Amino acid sequence: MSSPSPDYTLYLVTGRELLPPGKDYYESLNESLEGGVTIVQIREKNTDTREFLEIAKRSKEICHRYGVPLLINDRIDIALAMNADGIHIGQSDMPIEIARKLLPAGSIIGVSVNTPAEAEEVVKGGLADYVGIGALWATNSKKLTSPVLGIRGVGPILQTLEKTSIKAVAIGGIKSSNLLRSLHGAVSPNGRALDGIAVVSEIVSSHQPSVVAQRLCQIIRASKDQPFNLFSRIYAEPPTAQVLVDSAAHLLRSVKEYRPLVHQITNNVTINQLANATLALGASPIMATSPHEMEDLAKIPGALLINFGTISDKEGMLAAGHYANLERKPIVFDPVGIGATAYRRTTANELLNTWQAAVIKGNAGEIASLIGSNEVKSHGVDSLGSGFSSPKEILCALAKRERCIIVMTGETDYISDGNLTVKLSNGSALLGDITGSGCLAGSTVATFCGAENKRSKRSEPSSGEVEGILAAGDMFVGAIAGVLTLTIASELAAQRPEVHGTGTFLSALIDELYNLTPEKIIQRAKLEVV
Ligand SMILES: Cc1ncc(COP(=O)(O)OP(=O)(O)O)c(N)n1
Ligand SMILES: Cc1ncsc1CCOP(=O)(O)O
Ligand SMILES: [Mg+2]
Repeated sequence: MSSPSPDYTLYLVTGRELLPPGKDYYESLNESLEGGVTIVQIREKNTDTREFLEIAKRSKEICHRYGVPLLINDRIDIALAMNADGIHIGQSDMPIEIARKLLPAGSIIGVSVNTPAEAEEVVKGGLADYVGIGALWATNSKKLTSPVLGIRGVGPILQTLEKTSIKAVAIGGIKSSNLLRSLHGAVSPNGRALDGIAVVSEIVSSHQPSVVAQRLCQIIRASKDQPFNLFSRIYAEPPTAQVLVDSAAHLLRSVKEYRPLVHQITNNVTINQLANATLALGASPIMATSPHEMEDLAKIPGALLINFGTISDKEGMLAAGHYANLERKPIVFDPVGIGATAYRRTTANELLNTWQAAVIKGNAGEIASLIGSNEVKSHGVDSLGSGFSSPKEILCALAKRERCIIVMTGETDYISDGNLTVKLSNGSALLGDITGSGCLAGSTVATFCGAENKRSKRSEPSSGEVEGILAAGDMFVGAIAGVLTLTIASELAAQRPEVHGTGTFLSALIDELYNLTPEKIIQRAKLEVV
C-alpha cells in the first residue's frame, strides 16, 4: 500500500546563508517545525558533500521527531546515502526517470515548473509526486533562470494538473504580507488551488521562525476554509432579480451611514467629476497618488479605485493596491484604454499580478483586450461595434480567470462573478455623450463596494483572528448597486426640464445622485439574471 501523500501546506526550503547572526541552524529548523512546517527540503548550493551529508542526517532526525518528511534539493547521492524521504529536482537537474530508478520505491519526488508546457511534461511522465511552481514574486534567495511567473501565471499551470493526483506548491518571494493575495489568485479557472506554499527567507531569516511559520499556517488554513470565493456571497438558491435589486438599493443607506473613504487614483480628465459623484452619494473621496501615504490610507475603511486613464502614478497604484489587499479593502480596477497600447497591457498585467482586484470594470473593448478576444475592438478609450455575441460566456470566463467580479459597461451593462451573471438595461443615451461616464461607473462601484465591505465587517474580527478573504462582503451586489445608481440617476437627469445638452446634463446627474433613494432604484431598476 503506497504511503499517504505528504502534507504540503507549509513547505520549508532551508537556506543556512540567510540565518540571522548567531541563530543556530538546527535550532531554527526545530522552531520552524514547532511553528507548523509540514515538509522540509534541505537546499545547500555551496556546501561540500561531507558537510551536506552531516547536515542532512541531523536534519532528518529532527524532522522525523515531528513526523515531517525530509527531502534533499538536487543531490540524489546525498538522498541515497542518508535515506531521505525524497528529492526536489529542477529542469536542469537529474532527469526524473533516472531519479525514480535510483531512489527507493515510495520516495517523494518534486519537479520545478515555470510554464504550462513544463507542467504538461511532468503530467505526461507520470513520475512526479508534486510540482514546485515559481517564482511567484521576485526573490533574492535564488538566481532565477526563468522570468518571474506572477500570480496570474499559476492558474494555467494548475489547469494542466486538474485531472491528475499531482500536488502543487508555489515558491518565490512568498511572505506573510503577500500570502493571501497569492493564495486567492493562484487558482485555475476551474477552481484547482495550490496544496501548499514553499518559503525560504521569510522563515529562515527570522529570529522567531516558529512565530512566522505559525502565522503563515494560519493564513493558509483560513484561506482554505473559504469556499471558492470570488468576492460574492454564496447563495443556497440562485437569487432572483428582485432580491439583487433590493440588496443593491438598500446598500445606498449603508453609503450614507458609513460614509466610506473612497480612495481614487484616477485620470486627470475626470478626477473632479468622480470626487463630486462620490460626495453626492454620501461617501468621502480622496484622490491621493503618492506611494508614501498608501499604507496609512489603506487603514481607513472604504475601498480603492484604480483607474489608469492617464498612467502617471504607477508606483502609487502598485503600493495602494498592495496595502488595500493587506487591509482587506476591496479594489476596483478600471483598465481604461487597455486595448490601445502595449504599455497599458503590460502595466495592467503588472498591477494585477501585484494585487488582487475585487472588481474589474471596463467597456467591451477593454474586456476583449483583457480576455484576448478579437470579437470587439477598441478605439482609444472607446469600444467599437455592438459588443459580444455571448457576453455572459465572456464575462464568466474572465471572472474565473481573474478570480473577481467583472463589470462590462455599455448601452447594456453586464456583471458576473463567474457563476451568476446579470444584465442591466437602465441609462440615458446622454451618458455616452459626456466624458468619463465609464470612469464614473468605476467610482460609484467602488463607493458601494466600500460601503458593503464596511457593513459586512460591523463586527471587527476578534484580535488574532486571521481573515481568509481579501475583502469581506458581497462585491457582486456592490457592483450592481454602483451601476444601477449611475444609470438610474442619468435617466432622471435626462428628464429634467432644464437639461438641454451635455453641460446641463452633467450637473443634473450629480443632483440626481445626491437625491437618489432606495425607492427610486427599486422602482426603476431593469435587471435580469441571465
Ligand atoms: C519546492 C521547490 N520548488 C522549486 C525549487 C527550485 O528548484 P530548482 O529549479 O532545481 O532550483 P534550485 O533550488 O536547485 O536552485 C525548489 N528548490 N523547491
Ligand atoms: C528555491 C527557489 N526556487 C524558486 S524561488 C526559490 C527561492 C525562494 O526563496 P524565498 O522564499 O526567500 O523567496
Ligand atoms: Mg535544482
